[in-house]
Amino acid sequence: MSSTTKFASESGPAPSVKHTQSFLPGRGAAPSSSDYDTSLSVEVRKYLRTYGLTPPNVESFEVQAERCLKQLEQKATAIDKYLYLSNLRNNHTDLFYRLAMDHMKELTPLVYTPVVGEACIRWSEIYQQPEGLYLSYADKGNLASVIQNWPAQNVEITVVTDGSRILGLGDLGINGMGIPVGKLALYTACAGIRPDLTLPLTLDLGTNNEALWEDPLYMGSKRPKISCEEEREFMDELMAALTQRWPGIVIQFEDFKNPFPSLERYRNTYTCFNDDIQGTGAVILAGVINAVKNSGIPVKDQRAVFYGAGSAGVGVAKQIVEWFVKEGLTEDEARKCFWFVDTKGLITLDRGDKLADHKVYFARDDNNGKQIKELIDIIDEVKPTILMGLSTIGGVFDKQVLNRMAELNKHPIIFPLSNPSANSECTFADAIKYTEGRAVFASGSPFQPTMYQGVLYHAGQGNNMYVFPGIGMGTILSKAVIVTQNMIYASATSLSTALNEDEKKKGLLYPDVSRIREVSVIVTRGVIRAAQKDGVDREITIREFTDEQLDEWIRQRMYDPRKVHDSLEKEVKGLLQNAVSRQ
Ligand SMILES: NC(=O)c1ccc[n+]([C@@H]2O[C@H](COP(=O)([O-])OP(=O)(O)OC[C@H]3O[C@@H](n4cnc5c(N)ncnc54)[C@H](O)[C@@H]3O)[C@@H](O)[C@H]2O)c1
Ligand SMILES: O=C(O)C[C@H](O)C(=O)O
Ligand SMILES: [Mg+2]
Repeated sequence: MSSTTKFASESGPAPSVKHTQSFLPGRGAAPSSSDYDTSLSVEVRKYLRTYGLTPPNVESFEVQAERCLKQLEQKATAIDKYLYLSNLRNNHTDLFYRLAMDHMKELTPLVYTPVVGEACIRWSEIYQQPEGLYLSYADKGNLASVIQNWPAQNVEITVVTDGSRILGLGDLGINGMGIPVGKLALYTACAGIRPDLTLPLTLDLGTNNEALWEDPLYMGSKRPKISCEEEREFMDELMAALTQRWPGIVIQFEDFKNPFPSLERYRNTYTCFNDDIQGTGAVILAGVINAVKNSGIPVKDQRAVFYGAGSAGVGVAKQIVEWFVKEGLTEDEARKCFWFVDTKGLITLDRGDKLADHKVYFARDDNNGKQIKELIDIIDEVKPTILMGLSTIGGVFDKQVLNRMAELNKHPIIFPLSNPSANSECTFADAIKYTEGRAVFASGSPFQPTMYQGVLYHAGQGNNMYVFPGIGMGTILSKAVIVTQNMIYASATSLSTALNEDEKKKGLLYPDVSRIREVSVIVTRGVIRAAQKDGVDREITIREFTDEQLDEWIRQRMYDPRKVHDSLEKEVKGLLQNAVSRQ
């Protein structure tokens, strides 16, 4: 029997993935987590026939939140907290998102980086429930039929990983599922994409992490990673199968070890983008725009050393080049403002090794045959104004490096961007201490404020979570056929303008995380406008909107857990009233 027939004939009861549906006419037959909300009125419970299935009191959200926060506080470890929040999201979706929106700063580190890193390392050990779709290399040829098993009728966006480079933690195979799950939770919390319209997707294409082969609990294929050729064929089938089932789907690539080939292959034919190259490029550009403006040093005099020359490093630098060019530099002048470092040292054209394609653009040709290995020597040679870390190597920006940056600059721009926190190239406390409080700082994972000589300093967080929700939402709402480079660039410039007066006064580079929903509206608007300019939008009814009208239109389309409760109450009460008046 072929696997196609097997899947078709195995259609049994739907897996227990919850959806925001209810018993209401026309809204599907399965009860959803919203129907068991302990804040629903007795009338509504009786109508839904959930009366008696929840404790008797009708509670306010405040009481529900107090209980959740108390339960969360009682969890002993970060992973216990992570699991508690995962269960809350799966069983009481609206309550989870309401809580997440109200406590963004406290909960994001538990749902996303850094704790999601530990959750991924231990995914097969802590696994409790299905939260996404897994597609294996063994399913090749039948991907469309496996995709049919996803129980939701519609999907607007998917985050897909093969687990081969999860944060700075390396190849974790299918244990990487925590990343699509976490990113999509942020799509919902930050940009209001409906949770039931998101698809976390993990590809089980083998792993080169041999420790996973030895792990009896590992839940993926225990075989080496497939070849590039095999991966290309698999991805071709996947892209076609996803868009065949959901023609408007936005596909976001995440945490692939070598993501450049897929992005190049599909960016002009599918509605897709790569968050590590493009999202990271955009978010860091936004921070750099603000940092450079604050520094008073003109763009042409900026000199950036990038420690780490992978997808994120190159994505960020290319995005900054685009801005430098818009600021008046030629592309060549802009490119020459960057010095890249990888495991072998400064990247030069005459280093003697074969450079990976993506490194060639920034490779130096002005080194007069000199090759430099150590970061501190490279800093001495280049005298950078900006030091970026996208290397996965925690602590490499040590006292000596930070001291030297502070000697060279009044306000050195120091961005240790590797995730999770343990992989950050330096801590916030060290960056402040070793630059005498003068560092302009943003890290990939959050850091607590630090006290230095009686002054409290606050860390910026340069994480793509500031832009990917808006890129996704803008693409969905404009019904863009493809995600153009101008849409990505617009997400950066929009974010750079999203600081409020208070944040500007404090010299912050990024808005406060607690305002991220508001910020996502601004980013979404920028992305929609760019889609319109590029003519890739299909939602033509909004082309003539003013910015205010567009913002309002976006807000109305954002999933808001409060509205789910209110509209359920209103809808049921309306139906009951109609029934009474008909009698
Ligand atoms: N802040 C954010 O929003 C954000 C976004 C994307 C990626 N990242 C982080 O950036 C890091 C890199 O991601 P990536 O996709 O570019 O990974 P990658 O594997 O493609 O690149 C890593 C780069 O670091 C270099 N490197 C590794 N060890 C080194 C060493 N000892 N000395 C010098 N260079 C070294 C490698 O040569 C490679 O060029 C990860 O930790 C990831 O979490 C952060
Ligand atoms: O996942 C994150 O926190 C950011 C980024 O995409 C990464 O790969 O580190
Ligand atoms: Mg990533």
